[in-house]
Amino acid sequence: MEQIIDIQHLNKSYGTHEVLRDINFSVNKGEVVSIIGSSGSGKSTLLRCINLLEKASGGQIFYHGKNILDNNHNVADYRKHLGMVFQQFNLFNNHNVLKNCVVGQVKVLKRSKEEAEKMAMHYLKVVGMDKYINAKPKQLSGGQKQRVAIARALSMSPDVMLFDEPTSALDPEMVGEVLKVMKDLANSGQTMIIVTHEMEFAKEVSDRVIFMDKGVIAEEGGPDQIFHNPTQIRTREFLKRTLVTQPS
Ligand SMILES: Nc1ncnc2c1ncn2[C@@H]1O[C@H](COP(=O)(O)OP(=O)(O)OP(=O)(O)O)[C@@H](O)[C@H]1O
Repeated sequence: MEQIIDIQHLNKSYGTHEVLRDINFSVNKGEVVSIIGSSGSGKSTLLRCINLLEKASGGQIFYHGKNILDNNHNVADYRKHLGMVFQQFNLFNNHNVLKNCVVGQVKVLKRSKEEAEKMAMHYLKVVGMDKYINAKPKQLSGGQKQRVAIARALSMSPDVMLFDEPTSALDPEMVGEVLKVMKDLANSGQTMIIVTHEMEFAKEVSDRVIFMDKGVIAEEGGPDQIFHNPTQIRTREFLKRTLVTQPS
């Protein structure tokens, strides 16, 4: 199996506060890996270290076998291969939906406007937002904005998609439409790393689940292992608090 990302002994501290301690895991091509855990356990920080929005304090992140934390590594080139979806959408409010999905392709990937628009239209259709190309973000619901954000990230032809709690800022009735898009994406073979509080979703779509607790990986395994047979007391306690349906 082709390994895309391999994280070894990753640490992150803010001053004396150790937020991530000795994190080790890898992601293979086509895998969907969900990161779950209580608030403050370090999930978002881990994702932000992977896409270099935060600088790790120690350890290595290998991308296709090359350590991207090595000073000589081309950061911009690495970032091109990652698609990021944030809790707060981060759309350009002054641009319409189509332009939101086009600018990055033209600026970063140097695609022609025509090529970029074709790509954007394809993914806007995939997420069911092709009817809204002229709308500005403020005219859209949260769920619609997040679907545009997903289309924008996909338009960059990423190797890996990173999702940082993509449904946490949504009204409950809009969570489903975003999860559906993500589920279809997972089924299409897209490699994905997802930080989420949606336990039922994580259970359903993930090939592997990483349970974080106080900055360490407390448990890692297939969804059956994590959700149906959580061996560790803290995982069991966490799931009891967060799962609607209790694991058997
Ligand atoms: N920029 C920062 N400066 C200082 N401390 C930070 C910073 N960012 C995060 N932290 C701390 O790091 C810890 C982990 O935060 P992080 O946001 O990664 O947790 P999380 O598991 O994603 O939580 P949540 O589920 O609430 O989003 C927390 O104690 C947080 O206060």
